Amino acid sequence: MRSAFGVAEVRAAERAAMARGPEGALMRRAAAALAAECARLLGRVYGSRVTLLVGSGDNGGDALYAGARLARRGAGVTAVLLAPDRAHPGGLAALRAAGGRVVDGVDERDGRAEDAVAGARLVVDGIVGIGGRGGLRERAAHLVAAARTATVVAVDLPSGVDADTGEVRGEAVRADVTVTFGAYKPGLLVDPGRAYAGAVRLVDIGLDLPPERRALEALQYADVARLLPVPAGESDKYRRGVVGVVAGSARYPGAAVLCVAGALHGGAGAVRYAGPAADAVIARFPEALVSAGPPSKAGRVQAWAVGPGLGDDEDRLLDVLDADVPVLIDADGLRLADERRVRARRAPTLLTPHAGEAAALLGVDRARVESARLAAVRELAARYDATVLLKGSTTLVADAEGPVRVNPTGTAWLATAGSGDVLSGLAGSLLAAGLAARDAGSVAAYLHGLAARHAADGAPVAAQDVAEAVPAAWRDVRG
Ligand SMILES: NC(=O)C1=CN([C@@H]2O[C@H](COP(=O)(O)OP(=O)(O)OC[C@H]3O[C@@H](n4cnc5c(N)ncnc54)[C@H](OP(=O)(O)O)[C@@H]3O)[C@@H](O)[C@H]2O)[C@@H](O)CC1
Ligand SMILES: Nc1ncnc2c1ncn2[C@@H]1O[C@H](COP(=O)(O)OP(=O)(O)O)[C@@H](O)[C@H]1O
Ligand SMILES: [K+]
Repeated sequence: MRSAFGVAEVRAAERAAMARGPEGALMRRAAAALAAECARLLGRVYGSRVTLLVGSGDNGGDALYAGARLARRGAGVTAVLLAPDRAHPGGLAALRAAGGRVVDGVDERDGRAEDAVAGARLVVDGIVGIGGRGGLRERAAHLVAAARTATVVAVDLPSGVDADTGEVRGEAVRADVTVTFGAYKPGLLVDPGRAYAGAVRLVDIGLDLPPERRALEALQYADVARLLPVPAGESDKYRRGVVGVVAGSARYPGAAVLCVAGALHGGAGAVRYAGPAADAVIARFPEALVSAGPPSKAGRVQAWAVGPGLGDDEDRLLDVLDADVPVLIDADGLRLADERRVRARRAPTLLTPHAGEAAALLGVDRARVESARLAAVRELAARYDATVLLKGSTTLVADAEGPVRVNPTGTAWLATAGSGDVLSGLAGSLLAAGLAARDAGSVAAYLHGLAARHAADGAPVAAQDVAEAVPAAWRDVRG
């Protein structure tokens, strides 16, 4: 499991580590690792031009000490100070002693700061780290824009990205690589921040972060492998779980087919379909058990997936919500489901909105959800007292409390009509196989993302291709 920690936890761990170790040890370790990453990116350090953008805090201190190390190895290092009278004194002295040059970044008269950035092969963003508030200030944004061809390395996190949430209010640094210290910060794993961070390298600087204090977690292969429902010798189709699918309508039979396609690959032993697209489902999947009547008359299931392409069929939704088994609600089902009705359920409920649906449920606009995904998913989970999977560029899964899960496997190829229907079936199937709502949602998102990568392999995919590649994703994880 990969964990990310909020700023308050990192600060507390920093204080504890500082009390244990010698003065300045943490910054020395951070700067050494930063310099090593810069050297790796440069290839040849001697003679290369490196420019440091240096703010008023310790983030700038890291950049200055790393710059001193590179200068000692023969790089031409220039520090551009964005707060000249507040730059880290020790770091500044170290850089000067190593032969580095220092330029006033606030002085706009001679263009020296712009030239230093434009002429660099590597630009180090030490403007702000976890102490930053809001987007880049005007002068910093202007200088960052001057780095057109350089490789950009962010210190701890890209300046302008909110460390706790991944929100970007205004301008932010777009890094090729981020060297982060002690722990991942949520803002490095959640969009939009994640997209600004580039490749993230975590450096151990000796912070002790208790796992139970994590704000965010991402499943890795081994975690998913442990959660996958694999049949044992004594299994039969009923013991493996039966998933019921309530999706599609006369107008949207395809949603039913895609949802069943996902459900057939999620580990349940059988898939029941109940609704008006029964003919379309059986024509494509003879293994599905279909009926055209109400869900409650379709036979026993261990979990329901309801909503894709459902239209306005509120009766079928209510029928499913009455069942005392886990229920996944997606798409049209989300629009029709009453908040109090969901809160009153005793069995687990998993809601799977995309940003537009989440925005409608919260009564805000879509851009707001996309810019503050963590806040949105947490708020929905609390309001509905349910597990919520928020789809999109970084899919998040939240319970009413506890750390939020972020899916690491997503790919933009998934942005294709109907792929969400496949995800619903897949997650419903995992629910029926006995996974907790949080695990079912996050394992489904993980497999779905991997499946899309298999299916796409550099070319556009259709939702059906994603469903067909789910077995390859299972094999990846289990292998
Ligand atoms: N934690 C650890 O274990 C370790 C931490 N380490 C490092 O320390 C970093 C944290 O350092 P920090 O606390 O000094 O804060 P930091 O991010 O440098 O800047 C704060 C200053 O910036 C300013 N400012 C605010 N917003 C701004 C904006 N938008 N644009 C411009 N300026 C803005 C604000 O001053 P203001 O101008 O508002 O008065 C404030 O004083 C951390 O990220 C890591 O790199 C490592 O050395 C090793 C171990
Ligand atoms: N930019 C993106 N990056 C990664 N995954 C994405 C992106 N855009 C959409 N997705 C994924 O694609 C799927 C789309 O689902 P949804 O929006 O419900 O579409 P539909 O209703 O057409 O099936 C979700 O799993 C979502 O997480
Ligand atoms: K930074």
